[in-house]
Amino acid sequence: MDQNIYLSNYELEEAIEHYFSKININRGKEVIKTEDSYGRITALPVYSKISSPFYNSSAMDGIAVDSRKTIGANEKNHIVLEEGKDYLVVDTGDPIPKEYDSVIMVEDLIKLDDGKVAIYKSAASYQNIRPLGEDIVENSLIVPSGHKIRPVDIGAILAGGVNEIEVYTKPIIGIIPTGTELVEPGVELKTGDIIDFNSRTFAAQVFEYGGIAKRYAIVSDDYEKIKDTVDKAVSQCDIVLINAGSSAGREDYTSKVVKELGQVFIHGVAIKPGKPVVLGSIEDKPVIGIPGYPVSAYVVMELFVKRIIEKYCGEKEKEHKKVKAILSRRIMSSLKYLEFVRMKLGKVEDKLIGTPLSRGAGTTMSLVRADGILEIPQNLEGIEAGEEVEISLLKEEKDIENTIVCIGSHDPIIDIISDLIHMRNDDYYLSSAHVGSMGGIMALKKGEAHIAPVHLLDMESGEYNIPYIKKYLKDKDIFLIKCVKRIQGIMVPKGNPHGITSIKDISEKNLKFVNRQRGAGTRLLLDYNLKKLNIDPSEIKGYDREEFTHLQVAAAVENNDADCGLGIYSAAKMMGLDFIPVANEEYDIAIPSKFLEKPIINEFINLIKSDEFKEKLDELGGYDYREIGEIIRP
Ligand SMILES: Nc1nc2c(c(=O)[nH]1)N[C@H]1C(S)=C(S)[C@@H](COP(=O)(O)OP(=O)(O)OC[C@H]3O[C@@H](n4cnc5c(N)ncnc54)[C@H](O)[C@@H]3O)O[C@H]1N2
Ligand code: MOO
Repeated sequence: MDQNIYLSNYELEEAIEHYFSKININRGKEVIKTEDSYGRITALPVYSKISSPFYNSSAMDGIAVDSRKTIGANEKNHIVLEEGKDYLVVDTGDPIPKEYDSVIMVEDLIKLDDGKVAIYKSAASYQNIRPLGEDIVENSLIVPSGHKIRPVDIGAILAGGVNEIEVYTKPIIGIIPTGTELVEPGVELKTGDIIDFNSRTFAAQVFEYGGIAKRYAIVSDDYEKIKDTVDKAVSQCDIVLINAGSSAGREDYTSKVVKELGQVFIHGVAIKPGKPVVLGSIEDKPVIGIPGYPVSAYVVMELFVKRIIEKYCGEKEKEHKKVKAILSRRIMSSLKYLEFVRMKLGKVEDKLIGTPLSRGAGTTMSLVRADGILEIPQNLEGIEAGEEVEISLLKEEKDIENTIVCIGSHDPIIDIISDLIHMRNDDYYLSSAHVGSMGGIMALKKGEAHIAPVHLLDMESGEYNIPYIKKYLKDKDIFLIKCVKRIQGIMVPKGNPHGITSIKDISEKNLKFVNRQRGAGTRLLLDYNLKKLNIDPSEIKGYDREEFTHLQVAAAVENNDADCGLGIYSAAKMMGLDFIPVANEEYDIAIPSKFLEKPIINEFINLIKSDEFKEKLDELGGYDYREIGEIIRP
């Protein structure tokens, strides 16, 4: 096996310093039309060539006069002026001839016959006149060098008579996706295929950072082909990004190719994700090997590529705004890396609460859903729940404040509410964390959520939700917003190949089951039924395999990874599965009374009671919404 397993472990700051000391940023300059310069960075200061206004001009509609001829005019003593002799009719912007020094507004004139007018107050010298250079004086500085052109700058530069300006060129960034398993978006997928979405994400990031993206076609894992494409890209671009093939696998060629064509300064930085980044150069141009996993790739783009592009464009580094938040869950971390954790944020009363999202380097959704990024320094083994942490924001702070923090059991209807609430009022958002019903109860207990969707069956009474609220939240004033009754059942592949009719069959037929995580209401429902049937969990194959949502369970069954799983009807329907009903359960929303008065919660309640929402429930199927929106005190 030919594997390059000897990666370095540079600390991030050290890696940045070392790499930037090795590469040259050969910034180009170009002259472009001022009118096309929005967002560009000036390479030289821009001085005006002419004054603006270019001549003394009238600021009002009226008449231009010699102010001396108006002295003494008052209410009792009108002065009569004659057109051609004493005044000239002017409109706003008209030039003022040398013999006049003042403008009287048309409203202040008394019209007489024969082109004569009377005035009843004297005019001051230069009243209602915009003197030459009032705005911009010839040869004055309009914007300095290194300035990012805004729309208002374009106006001022053109007014100053400058039609072309010198700006830094945008660097061209070559993007090479590598991997035999990669396919273009849109093709029919077979097992083993990976849609090349990274190169498209990179292209958008390059645009965001101020560069021009040039995407190359997918290159298979073939050393010579990768080498040829990199060689071509280096001749056509200012910076080259090679995606995937950065780590230690048999077909990970990035660092070898860069080494053969140029130099590798660093292969391996102590960051997670993003560790196997390759930092090199070919023909004096930066060439970076970006790890294949999308989150690793994002981190490397933000830490290295963004900095290089900004240096090329002459732009100052843009920092994300930072906020302090309370960590809702303990996070463990390795002493080997500086770790970047994607975080969901929410403001519950006056506390900003941060909850870590999935930490896998392959979870693009953790980036889609993230409100911010938490950095765990290399010298920490983790951070405890309740500690204050600093988070770099990826969103506007006000959007986070206008967000309902929903923690608890997942149902596809929560995604629909999240979409609709923002459609109905574009100031409002709902963010949900799927931690199971008990997780929701605990979040309310700790004051970390506004609402908790729950479906908890009490083993003794057979009653839903209320016994749990009474037991776990007795010191809080909690209400229940009634939501839906939904059908839970066994999800099986289309045609029910194992002929399952009840939960008993799962153990009797020794079928492969997929379970929900501890604390999930669906898992409690299974346990309740197993207990009733006197079946020990150890008799269920796959009892310990946990998924976090109904859709994940349905996907496992659809993919034949499991023969069956317990979940709701709508998830089975979405995945085209068959469904054997087991129970009708109550899925409700627990909410502390103090939040019921909040306008955003009012909107939430109106939404779930609306016909629009009920139509969506009908489309999903398996929901009874007769009590929806009713508020009860347990
Ligand atoms: N034995 C070891 N294995 C791995 C190590 C290691 O140190 N030792 N490092 C792991 C880490 S950390 C990372 S990060 C990845 C880096 O992988 P590569 O850069 O070598 O990339 P591939 O293996 O080719 O692909 C991995 C993965 O990335 C996704 N991918 C790749 N290209 C694209 C694309 N164009 N669009 C979307 N997604 C893409 C895909 O899921 C691939 O499976 O290596 C670990 N392994
Ligand atoms: O560095 Mo990898 O990016 O940890 O997953």
